[in-house]
Amino acid sequence: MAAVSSLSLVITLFFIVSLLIILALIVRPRPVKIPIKSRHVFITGGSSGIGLALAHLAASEGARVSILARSVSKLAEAKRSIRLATGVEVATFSADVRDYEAVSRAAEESGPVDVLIVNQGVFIGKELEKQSAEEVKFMIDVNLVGSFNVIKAALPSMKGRGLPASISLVSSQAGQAGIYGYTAYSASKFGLQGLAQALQQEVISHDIHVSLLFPPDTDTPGFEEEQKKRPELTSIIAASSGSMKTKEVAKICLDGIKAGKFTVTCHFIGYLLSIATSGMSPQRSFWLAFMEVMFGSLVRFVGLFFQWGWYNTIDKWSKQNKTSNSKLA
Ligand SMILES: NC(=O)C1=CN([C@@H]2O[C@H](COP(=O)(O)OP(=O)(O)OC[C@H]3O[C@@H](n4cnc5c(N)ncnc54)[C@H](OP(=O)(O)O)[C@@H]3O)[C@@H](O)[C@H]2O)C=CC1
Ligand SMILES: CCCCCCCCCCCCCCCC(=O)[C@@H](N)CO
Repeated sequence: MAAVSSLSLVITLFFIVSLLIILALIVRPRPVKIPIKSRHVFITGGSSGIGLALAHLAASEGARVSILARSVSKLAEAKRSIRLATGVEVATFSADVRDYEAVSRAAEESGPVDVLIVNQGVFIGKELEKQSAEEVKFMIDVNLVGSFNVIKAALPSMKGRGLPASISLVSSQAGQAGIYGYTAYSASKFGLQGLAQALQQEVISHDIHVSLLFPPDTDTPGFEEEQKKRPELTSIIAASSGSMKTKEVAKICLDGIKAGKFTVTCHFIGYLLSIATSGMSPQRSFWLAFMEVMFGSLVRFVGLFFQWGWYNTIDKWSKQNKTSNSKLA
């Protein structure tokens, strides 16, 4: 009996070690580190929220920082706050990411970019039926098409920088799972996944490394505005992964970028969600690849429980609303 169980232990260990070795040999692209100090970090949407916190951090770590957004006054205020906190003068560029010419001019003026953080984003949570066609187009244009514009404008300057360069995109957990009230927002963020996966293959030979960042609800000025208006069901479902502080999210994002991770998650639920949605995304870490291979189906099982909870809530809500509507009638 003892011989059988020690044999099965040896076989299991052999299996695990072989799998780890195979994964360490095959994971691509290979692991990379992205240095930040003394390099040019260009952040879109750098005048508020997560982008502003990223700009503060990058400046305090000795990077040359440029930020781009539309409002000149918010840019000036951001510049002032970063100067006060770190002593660093950041360069500011006022442009709308929907305007390719304007973004190109800004990229050219700012000089060659080492770390591009595409972070601008707009979000108006609403059921599609209540959402105007303009609002849908607005979110797709700023979040998705705008990201193309920014990347196309900066990319030529990012090649041959001597050290590894990075293109990082701030998505959202709503870019990994479709969430009630976020048809257009989720679509714009899911689009970034395709953009990032394809782009990584195109730029790897130029030593440029793509990161996709997936924050949960984060207490930014943009989020405060959003929260006043978004459907209650959106808030309830989003609460499945809690909310985080802007500084905390920015720190995790910058660390993920420096570590050259393709997928950057912010906490444990986010980590589970990344396993559940790993699909065909590149994976540089043999250890994370191991977790995906070993626990993929178990995490899918857990994900189905989340869906069960969400649909139960939606069901309850629609029943409640039907009764209150019929009372009104
Ligand atoms: N806060 C949250 O809960 C979460 C946010 N995210 C994502 O993180 C990113 C940052 O969000 P957050 O910090 O909350 O947002 P904020 O609303 O606080 O800041 C948004 C920034 O983007 C800029 N911006 C907006 N539209 C444009 C545009 N058309 N052209 C150029 N710049 C623009 C804004 O400046 P200006 O208006 O002056 O142009 C501002 O600097 C977004 O991509 C968002 O989708 C992801 C998950 C959760
Ligand atoms: C095993 C699987 C675990 C699954 C858990 C899934 C939890 C998903 C919650 C999604 C939250 C969406 C937050 C959107 C934040 C955002 O982008 C807006 N605030 C706009 O700024």
